[in-house]
Amino acid sequence: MTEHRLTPRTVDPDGEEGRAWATAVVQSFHDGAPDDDWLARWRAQVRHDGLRLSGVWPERTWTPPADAPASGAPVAVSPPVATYASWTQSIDVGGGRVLPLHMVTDVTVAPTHRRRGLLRSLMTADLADAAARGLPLAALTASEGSIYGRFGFGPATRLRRVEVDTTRVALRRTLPADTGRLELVAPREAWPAISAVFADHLARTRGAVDRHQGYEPILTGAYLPWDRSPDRHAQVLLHLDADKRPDGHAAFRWTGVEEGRRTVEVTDLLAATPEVELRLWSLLASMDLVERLRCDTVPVDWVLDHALVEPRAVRTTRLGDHLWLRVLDVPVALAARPWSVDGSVVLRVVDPLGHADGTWRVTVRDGVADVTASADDPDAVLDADTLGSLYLGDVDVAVLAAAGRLGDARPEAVRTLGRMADGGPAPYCATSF
Ligand SMILES: CC(=O)SCCNC(=O)CCNC(=O)[C@H](O)C(C)(C)COP(=O)(O)OP(=O)(O)OC[C@H]1O[C@@H](n2cnc3c(N)ncnc32)[C@H](O)[C@@H]1OP(=O)(O)O
Repeated sequence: MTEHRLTPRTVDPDGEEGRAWATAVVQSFHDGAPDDDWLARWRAQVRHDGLRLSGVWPERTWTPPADAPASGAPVAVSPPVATYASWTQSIDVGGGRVLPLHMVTDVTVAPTHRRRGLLRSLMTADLADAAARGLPLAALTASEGSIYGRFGFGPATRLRRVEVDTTRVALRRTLPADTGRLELVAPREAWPAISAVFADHLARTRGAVDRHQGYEPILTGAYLPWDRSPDRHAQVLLHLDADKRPDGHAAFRWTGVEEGRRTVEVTDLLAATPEVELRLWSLLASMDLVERLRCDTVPVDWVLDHALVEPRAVRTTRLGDHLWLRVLDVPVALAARPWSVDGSVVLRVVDPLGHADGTWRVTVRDGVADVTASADDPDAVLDADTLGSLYLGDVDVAVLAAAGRLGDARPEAVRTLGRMADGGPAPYCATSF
């Protein structure tokens, strides 16, 4: 680290340092300074999810008063010049297998201190700590795509933003009679149902990541973060199965007339089955006085695309990377994910931070991989970020090879790895952090 004199320290969210830390984060993302209500919510979330906050403060350029505390903390807390937070959640890596996941967020460096190695220093120490604690995978969402590959993170899932023209929504096939029912519920009472639907989604969706506590106030309309007020337009639609258990939900809000269309934003929609998902979308599309549905969290492989008489009723307005993954423990991570067919390949992973570095033989029998260090010549050579992109199967092995991301891998080795590693629908992560 070039700024080696600046030592990161752990930040207590409840103190004045915590306030300064949070202020630095929101201002880095060009949001206004936090008020007391915002801070109280943020502190509750930090405690609930167990976030570890790191901050770097500049060296003093002034002489503190004689009665200043001897702790080394600044007397009046100025904003840190760097912030960094991490905590542990879980991720479904496919086949119903869930692994602990090291989550990284709130990475900021003040404009006065950029490009002096502060991010590198914080990230290197934090990933080493996560690896030492036995966490096999790390994740983040990236503000810019060119920053995190050098730290071994690769884009691993994508999300779509869509607009649905409700005037053209008709299903090709009439759905069978509903043995359950759809119900509009008060958003403030919907959290237990939304949580139950999400828990089921997490257990069966490759790429799904557990959610932080901040989801509750947003989806129940208690708090709109960008407005810093209750959401007067929040609504929740539930689907209950024949036993009256929630098996699908849609959280949505009226956003007004946008581009001449009366628009509803679907903030979250998850369902246990494609049929329930279609029921939820159909009901939303049939609402009076609504011409357009908007949603930012639609999967790449989406049932509605193929269920409509007029598929062009759906327009994708953005398709982009979402979850970035970094493998910290190759044998644990690769053995946990499902594999499509039997086979054996030797992968040389190049990882300047060391965690995934090595030559690994991956041998699959009956869908389960045995992963061991190997002295054999590698079939493919890949960087750690490429392993992150390959991990959940969002991109075909052959496409990565064509892009030169597997070194000089022979076509037969690429085919073998592709047969072993590819398969299933695109992974889907509907969690933002
Ligand atoms: C997970 C998240 O929280 S995503 C949010 C990230 N934060 C933001 O976007 C807020 C605004 N930006 C910032 O605060 C800062 O510019 C940061 C955090 C992105 C970078 O912090 P810095 O301390 O300047 O980065 P640092 O000097 O450690 O650079 C580390 C490496 O990343 C590279 N890098 C840093 N920022 C960028 C960038 N925006 N684009 C491309 N490369 C970058 C550097 O060139 C350096 O490369 P090298 O070590 O391989 O030579």
